[in-house]
Formats: sequence, structure tokens, C-alpha cells
Amino acid sequence: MQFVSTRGQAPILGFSDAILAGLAADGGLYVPREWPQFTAAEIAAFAGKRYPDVAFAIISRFVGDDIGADALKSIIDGAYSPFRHVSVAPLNELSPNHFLLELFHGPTLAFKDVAMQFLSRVMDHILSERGLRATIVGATSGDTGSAAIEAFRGRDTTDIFILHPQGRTSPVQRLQMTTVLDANVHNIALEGTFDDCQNSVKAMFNNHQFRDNVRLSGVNSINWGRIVAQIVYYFTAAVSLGSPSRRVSFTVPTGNFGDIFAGYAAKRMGLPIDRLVIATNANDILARTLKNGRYEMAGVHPTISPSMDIEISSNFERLLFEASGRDAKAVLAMMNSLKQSSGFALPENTIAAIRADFAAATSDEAATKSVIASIFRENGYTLDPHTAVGVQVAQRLRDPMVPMITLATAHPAKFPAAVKEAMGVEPSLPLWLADLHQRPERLSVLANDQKAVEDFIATRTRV
Ligand SMILES: Cc1ncc(COP(=O)(O)O)c(C=O)c1O
Ligand SMILES: N[C@@H](CCOP(=O)(O)O)C(=O)O
Repeated sequence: MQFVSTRGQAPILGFSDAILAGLAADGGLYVPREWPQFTAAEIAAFAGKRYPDVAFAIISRFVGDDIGADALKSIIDGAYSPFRHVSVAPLNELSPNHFLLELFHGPTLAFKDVAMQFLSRVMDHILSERGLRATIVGATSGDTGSAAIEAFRGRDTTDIFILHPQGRTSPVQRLQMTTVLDANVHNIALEGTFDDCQNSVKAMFNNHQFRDNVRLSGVNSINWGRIVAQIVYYFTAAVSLGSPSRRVSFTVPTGNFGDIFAGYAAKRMGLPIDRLVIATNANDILARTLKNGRYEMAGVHPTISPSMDIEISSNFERLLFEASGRDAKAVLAMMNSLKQSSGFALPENTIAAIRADFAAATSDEAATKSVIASIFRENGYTLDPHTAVGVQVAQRLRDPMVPMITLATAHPAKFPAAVKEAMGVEPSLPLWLADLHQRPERLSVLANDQKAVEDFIATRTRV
């Protein structure tokens, strides 16, 4: 399997090189040259299989000959062994024909673990085979960082540097990152927003001298290795509700568009998905784009779902590439316009293609709190604020005749203050994290200054 850049000017790479590259050399994102196809019979055969076995069947189609079958199987088995639910990603019925796909049973209590536990092992395998070390960077609004740090801690092949926006994560999210004291882990609290952190990471990749000197690699969802692992749970969830004989829809609380893009990929691979619903918080740039056909930045506001306080939605570029008929020139023009004038208009055929697969709506702060309270009252179930955005939107947009699966992206205990304010009861952390607030922290506060960040990394990496 080969991978091409959404901007059309970077080398075409195999799976392992695309994973190590993270961002393409032309600033674009790697996507598979063609979508592997699964027949109805192959999809039906996933029923009753163990999660790691379905993951192997799907992921191996993208890996091709780059990694041997036995090694890949053991990477995948290792990735899902730390999950504390036997199904890895179980479904829970919230109301008739509306299901929650619980993705928070991994070590850091968010859906990021599903991909990050795979990515760290696959990178470690590729680097060890090549006798190399790499410097991993990541930008986080809270969950990617903790999942990445947990997955990469203590590994000999990598040093990891995670940038989070100072004071804009929940305290639990921050502590999950800053209390990991392994020598290869570095936390940077940047004086800025998540978008500043993400811009800084992308600028490091675009500084080719720095990128090559420190052998830079990324763990945000710009890395195809994240998306490929997230495709799997769309298949397992749909199959357990009767796919491929039955069409299902998904609602996905969305920020950087990685999670819902994985759903789109599943559809392109043959999974009969009726609708993919983008649920945004008050930072509603994606919902506005679907409505107006213009991607228009308007400033980020802090919300009770901080992991979705994002305006530069990285993976939307992958969708633009697909929806424009893989027109890399058009994508480049849109991305240049975003950089220069904070917005761009989508060509008619592109927005029409997007509207054929996706719907979108926003849940504001009051509506999100109200759905946390009502689901607790009526179902005795505690939603985290990101999942609540999804549930609120799904309740409004769903077709009662089509099963709707809302992605439950985080455990409520990651956001105790917001949940308590909404429903009056504070969710508790699981036992293995119960002493989190007593653990010592280590982090470095840096100004939003690209040179300072790059110097910090260059003087600490062991590459
Ligand atoms: C808990 C949670 N829900 C939803 C999202 C949004 O996911 P994505 O950025 O893939 O759209 C994030 C962050 O990415 C998150 O941490
Ligand atoms: N919400 C994310 C933001 C980064 O998203 P990613 O999926 O591109 O890594 C976070 O929790 O950090």
C-alpha cells in the first residue's frame, strides 16, 4: 500500500515511511493511494470476532508487506491488552436505536488510547528494525497528550515532547501528562491556545533542517497511523448492530476531524454508513462550513469540552482532498487561503460531495450541561462533556428508523468540575488513578515563540 500527500508535492511513501514522516514534506497529510475494499461477506464475518482480530484484518490491508503478519499481530494484541473492557470498545444502549460506543476503557480514559497504544508499538517496531531513534512531537488540548505520553513512556527508541495550551486543559488532563516522570517524556505548557500548539508542531515539520536534525515524527492525527487504528471501531460497532445487512449512522464529537474521518474511511472501504454527523461545541467552524460552504475562522472560545476547542481542524484537509476528487492543487489553494486570510470558500462540487455524506450541528454550553443532567436523571449514566455534545446533536438529528451510534470519547472523571456543575455529582477517577492529585509534576512553561520551542527540543532530545 502506498500513501500520497493531500497537497500532491511530497514523495509517495509506503506504510512505515508514512508513519515515521507524520506530516508530508509539502505540508500535506498522507492518505492511502486507494481505499482497500471489504465485501459484504468479509464484513459479516467480523461478527463475534475478538477486537484485535478485526483490527488485524483491517490494519493489515494498509500495512501491506512492510511488517510481517506475526509481528503485526503481536503489536495489535499488545496494544489492546491494557484495555479494561474485554470488548475494548463496547456498545451501550442509551434509548431505543441510540447507542453509545464507549471508547474510554484504555489507560488514559479517552478514545485516543485506541490509536496511540497501536502507534507507539508500531513506531517502536519500525525504529528498532532500522536501528534508529526519533523525536516525537505532539500538540494537545488534553487527551492526545496524555494518551501519547502513556503509550511512549520509557521507550528507548523515542523522546516525546508534548505541547499543551497553558491553563486550558482540565486539571486531570494536565496531571495525566505532567506526573509522568520517565526520562524520555517532556511536557511543554505553551502560552497560547491549542491552535498555537498545533501550528508550532506543523512549523517544526516545515523547518526541514530541524526536522531532519532531530529526526522528527508526530503523533497527532495528522499521522495516518492514528486514523488507521480508529477505522476499526466503526466496523466492530456497526457489525454488532447487524451491518452489513443494516445501515447505521454515527455522531462524532469533533475537533480536529480525525475521529470522524476514520468513519468516512470505513464508509469508503465498504461499511454501509447512512450518515456521519459532525457534532461541534460552541467552536462551531465545521457546522458553519457545512451550512455556508465557507471555512471561516472566528476565534476560539474556552468551553466545558476543552479538547474540542479547535479552529484549525487538521483532518478536514483529508476530506477536502477526497471530496474534491483528489484535486491536490485545489487543496493547496484552500490551505494557502486559510493561512493568508483565515478562511476559504469550498468549490460547489466539493461542498456538495461533503453534504452527501455528512450532517453537522452544534451543542452550546447550556444544551450540553442540560443533556448531562437529563441522561443522568433518566438513565443513571454519566456523560463526559464531549460525549454530551455528541448525544445532544444526535438526539436532534437522528432518524429514529436508523440505528445511531454516538461516540463516547472520554470518561467523565477527566472533567469532574464541568460534570458536577451540570448534574450535581462529581464523577470519581478509577482506582489506578485515585492518587493522581498527589503525584509530583514536571513541566516547562514556554512562550509561544517557535525558536524557543525548537531550541528546547533540540537541546533535550537524545537522537
Ligand atoms: C474527548 C474528546 N472528544 C472529541 C475530540 C475530537 O476528536 P477529533 O479531534 O478527532 O475530531 C477530542 C480531541 O481530539 C477529545 O479529546
Ligand atoms: N483533542 C485533541 C486535539 C489533538 O487532536 P489529534 O487527534 O489531532 O491528536 C487532544 O485531546 O489533544
